[in-house]
Amino acid sequence: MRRRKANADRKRVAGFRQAFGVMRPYQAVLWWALLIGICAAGISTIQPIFVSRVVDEFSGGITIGLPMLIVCLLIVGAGLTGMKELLIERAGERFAYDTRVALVELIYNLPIPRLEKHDRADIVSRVTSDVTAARMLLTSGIIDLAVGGATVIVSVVMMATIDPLLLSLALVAVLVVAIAVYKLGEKARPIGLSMQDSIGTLAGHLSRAIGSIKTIRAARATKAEGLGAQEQAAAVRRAGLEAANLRAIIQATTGVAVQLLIVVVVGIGALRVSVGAVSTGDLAAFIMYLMLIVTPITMMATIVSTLGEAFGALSRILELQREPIEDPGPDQEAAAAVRPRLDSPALEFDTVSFAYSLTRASNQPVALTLDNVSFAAAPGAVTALVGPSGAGKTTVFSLIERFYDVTEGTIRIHGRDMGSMSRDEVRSRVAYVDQDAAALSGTIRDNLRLNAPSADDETCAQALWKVGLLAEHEQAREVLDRSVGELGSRLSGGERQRLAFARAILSQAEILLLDEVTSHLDGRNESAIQDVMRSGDDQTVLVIAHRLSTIADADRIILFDEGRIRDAGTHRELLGRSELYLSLARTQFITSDPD
Ligand SMILES: Nc1ncnc2c1ncn2[C@@H]1O[C@H](COP(=O)(O)OP(=O)(O)OP(=O)(O)O)[C@@H](O)[C@H]1O
Repeated sequence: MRRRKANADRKRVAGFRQAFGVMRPYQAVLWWALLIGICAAGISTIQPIFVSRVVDEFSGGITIGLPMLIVCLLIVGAGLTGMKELLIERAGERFAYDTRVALVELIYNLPIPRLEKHDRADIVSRVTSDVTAARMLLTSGIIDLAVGGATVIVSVVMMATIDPLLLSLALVAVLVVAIAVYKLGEKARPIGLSMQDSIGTLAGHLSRAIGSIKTIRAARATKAEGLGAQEQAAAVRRAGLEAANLRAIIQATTGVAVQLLIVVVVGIGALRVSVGAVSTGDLAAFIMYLMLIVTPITMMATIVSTLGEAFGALSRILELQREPIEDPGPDQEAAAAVRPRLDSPALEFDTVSFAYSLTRASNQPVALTLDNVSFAAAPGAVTALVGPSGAGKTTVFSLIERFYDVTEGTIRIHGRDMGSMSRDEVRSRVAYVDQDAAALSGTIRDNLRLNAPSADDETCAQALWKVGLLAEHEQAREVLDRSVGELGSRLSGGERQRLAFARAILSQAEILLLDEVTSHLDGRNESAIQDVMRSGDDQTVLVIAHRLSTIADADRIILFDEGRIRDAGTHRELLGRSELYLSLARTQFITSDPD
């Protein structure tokens, strides 16, 4: 029990420390807001003095001076409060903007293995709804609590000067309310966290469903998948209801307590007036001060429950921010100082081993996806990687792109160890068309310019023409302006592949990695792509394909099986000596005639 309390205390302290940490960059504005808020609060605490005087002097006739002063104070107080709100809201907007920008940059630079561990939509909800919730830390919380605290202190002092007895009575009641609110508020943080978590999971479920909607419909799994989403929605609802119940209890408790407090103070205050202990004006001022104390306390009830949500959201944002970004590798200048060796292969794998997961499962050796792989691709040559499904071909490409780092061994580009190059340099020298040939939402032009931002329309049109995406009768501008839909949904599979290929051509990289770029193409388009692959004399091409016609022409074919290289040679050499290659040619390669 004691340990749980200590844990809760530690979490609360950590929560406040984190909150102050994120507010630090906005402290100048927040200090101003606090100062202005305190001035506004000061003005509200002066008003009862004048009201008291007006009430006590009422019998002697009304003078216009004091009421005018009270009205002026009211106007100035309202103006200052407005200014304070504006400053706080502006700081909140800046916080939301800065946090979102930082998170987006982080997400774009997370190492691929870390990114694969997270649910995509959960990451999105951290950038969107969690930031909105955490913004409440600045806008509806800590400054108001501080200003409220200052108001309470001044009001209590003023009440003590009016009637200490009445004050002690009021304070006991206020203290009881404050403790009740605090105790209830303690429950808000875990509820807030579970609510933000449930929203993240629901978003994940939906994005997965929308991404695979055709598969789900075709499998008639709409209902079952819908039920999954409903369960998540129910979890959000449960957490939301818990939060709402808590809010209702806090507000009802404080509401009743405040009413009781006022009734008691007015009752006992009237008694004190009747025995001449205080004047009527003093009682009016006392009640005004009491209201000034009560407002921050009732406000505290709302603040405490919204702060729970905000702390929950903040801890999810900070959890993501603690993720390390992809190591960019050595800086560009140091890397460029190492001269390439012109007599070396364009790309070389030297005894490379790789495992996706480096953790052993129950004393088992680490499962290697690539085991002691060595091969070289000559400059300007076309090298094909073939092998059964799951042999490790795509993994070879992922290592060349440095999505993952090798577990053992070295990869060299023109004789230079890739580890001594920055990731950016590697990616500028290697163009990759992946298996899914992803197209990004936007126009065909946006897709083509992804890694050639300065390419003009004519250059883009040439690339489209080469891959057969621009017919003679078509206007280049119209084709370039065409929207591809989300993830290229308005393009056919073959068009997506050709668009991805055109993008790779435009990058003018020295090494082209083509993973199944011909699988959706008809014979005519396939041979057009092959012509382009062959036409770049300086471009080294590595291609993974299940089409015999794409592979048979390759200068060298490397045969993979279970993460190892089984053989390498030309199509004819392998047909003559490799059982595995022959069986692949008979069963896997897309052709009617293996020879
Ligand atoms: N991101 C990943 N995390 C963990 N394991 C992975 C990952 N990607 C691939 N694997 C595993 O690594 C092995 C090799 O996969 P890879 O995609 O390289 O095979 P492939 O030869 O390209 O297969 P295919 O011809 O079917 O595309 C497979 O067993 C696969 O399950």
